[in-house]
Amino acid sequence: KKRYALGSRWSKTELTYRIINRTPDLPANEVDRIITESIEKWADASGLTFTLVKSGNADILISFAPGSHGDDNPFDGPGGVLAHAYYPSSNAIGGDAHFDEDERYTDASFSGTNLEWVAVHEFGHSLGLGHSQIEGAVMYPYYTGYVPNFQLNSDDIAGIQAHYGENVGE
Ligand SMILES: CC(C)C[C@H](CC(=O)NO)C(=O)N[C@H]1Cc2cn(c3ccccc23)CCCCCCNC1=O
Ligand SMILES: [Ca+2]
Ligand SMILES: [Zn+2]
Repeated sequence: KKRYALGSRWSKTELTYRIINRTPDLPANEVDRIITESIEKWADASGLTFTLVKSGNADILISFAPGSHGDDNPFDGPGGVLAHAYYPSSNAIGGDAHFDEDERYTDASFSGTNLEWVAVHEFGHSLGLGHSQIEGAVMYPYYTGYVPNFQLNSDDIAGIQAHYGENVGE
């Protein structure tokens, strides 16, 4: 099956992200922890570093909204499309991740929509990864449900390293 796909890439390895608003489905500190842990999964597999910023501009702007939400891709209500994100680019929306607020986001639960899985998938796009046809890959285009202690698939890791190299550590 076709492995990872590549879109555009950032021309820098130090990226910033900002949480614009949070789903009310989970406590705010949980949302923040999940988002940070999700983005750090990509950092662990590559040489990328991420800094959370509380205000102003950032490379990756993260927001939750239902239906029409200011871009050309309105969400579709509960179910269906869960979220989308934009490949790196110099324009404002590049790298941004939008989550459909009509989903019921959960953590460590087999019910609802696992926020961590969706977030890791969307941040893959924010970093320039397309979809993979490998079922176990987080970049697979279909949400297959909560996976306890899930880790990036080797295909996801190969994809991010094709763009940014390995995590050479300190
Ligand atoms: C991978 C995920 C985190 C992000 C992707 C979108 C995406 O690639 N964002 O970057 C997603 O939402 N995929 C849909 C694809 C999809 C499945 N169905 C659909 C019915 C209508 C519209 C889309 C779908 C059948 C019914 C199940 C609906 C609930 C689950 N939805 C999905 O799996
Ligand atoms: Ca939806
Ligand atoms: Zn996707």
